[in-house]
Amino acid sequence: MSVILTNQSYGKSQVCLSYVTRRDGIHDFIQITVDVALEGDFHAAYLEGDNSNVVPTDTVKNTVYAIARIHGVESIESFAQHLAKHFCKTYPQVDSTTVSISQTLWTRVCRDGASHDHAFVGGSNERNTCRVVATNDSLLMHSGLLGLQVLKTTESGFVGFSKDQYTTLAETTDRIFATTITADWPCGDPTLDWTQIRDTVRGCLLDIFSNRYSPSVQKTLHEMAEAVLEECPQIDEIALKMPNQHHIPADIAKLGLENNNDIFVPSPEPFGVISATIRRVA
Ligand SMILES: O=c1[nH]c(=O)c2[nH]c(=O)[nH]c2[nH]1
Repeated sequence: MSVILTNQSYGKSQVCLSYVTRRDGIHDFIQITVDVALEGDFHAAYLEGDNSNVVPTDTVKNTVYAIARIHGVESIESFAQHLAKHFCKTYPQVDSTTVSISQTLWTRVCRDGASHDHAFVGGSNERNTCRVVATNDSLLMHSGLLGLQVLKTTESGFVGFSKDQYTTLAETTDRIFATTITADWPCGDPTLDWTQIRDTVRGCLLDIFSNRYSPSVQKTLHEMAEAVLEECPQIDEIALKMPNQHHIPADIAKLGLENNNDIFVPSPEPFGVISATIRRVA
C-alpha cells in the first residue's frame, strides 16, 4: 500500500505557569495555560523513526518557563510572541510555531474601596485567550476571551420565525437570554495595548447584551460585534460564538398551576449554537 504524510505538527499542551510581578510592594499575578505546536521538517521522525530534528516536547515545556524568566509575562500576547519566535529563531527545522494561551482570571481583593496589594479572588470560568502563529518572517496574532457567561431575565424575545409541521416553539417577546460568549479578533500590530483593547471589547459586549432589546441571539451577536468595531478602531474583524443556553418555561399547567413567566427549567442540552464573523469594510 502506498501512503502519503499530508501534514504534521507536534508540541506540548496544557503547560501551566503562574507569574508574579512585584513593584514597590504591589504584586500582579498571571496564571496561564500554554499550548505550543511546531510545524516543519519532522518528516523523518514519522517516516523513518529518525528523531534527529525532533525538539522533545519536554524541552518545549521547559522553554515556556525559560522564556518567562527571560522576557517576563507582561501580557499573554507579548509572552506568546516571544515564545513563538524563539522556536523559529532557534531551530532551522521549525517552519512555524503556534502558541495558544488561556489565562485564568484573578481579580484583586477590594475592601472599602481599597485594592489589596497581593490577595486575589478567582473562581470564574472566564478566560483571556490569544493565539500567535510565527515564522521567521511573519507573525499572525489573535486576542480573545471565552467563558464570559451572561444572562438577562427580560428584554429578549424570538418571534416571526419559520414554521412547519415540526415546529412546537412558542413565540415570545419576554424570555430569559443566557449565553457564554467566546470572542476572537486579529490583533497583529505589536504597538497595540492588547490588554486595554480586550477590556474595551468586553465592555462593549456586556453593554449591548445588557442594554438593548434582543429579537434573537443572531441580531444581538451582530450588534455586539458592530459596537466592538465602532469602539475599537484597532480591530477590523471579530468572531463571536454565543450558544443559546435555554431556560424553558416549566409546564406547570398540568399541575393545575399558572406559570407567570417566572418558573423555568434550565436546559443545558441540547443548545442552540450561533456564531458569526463580522468585518469592517472601508
Ligand atoms: O434567538 C434565537 N435564535 C434561534 O435561531 C433560535 N432557535 C430557537 O429554537 N430559539 C432561538 N432563539
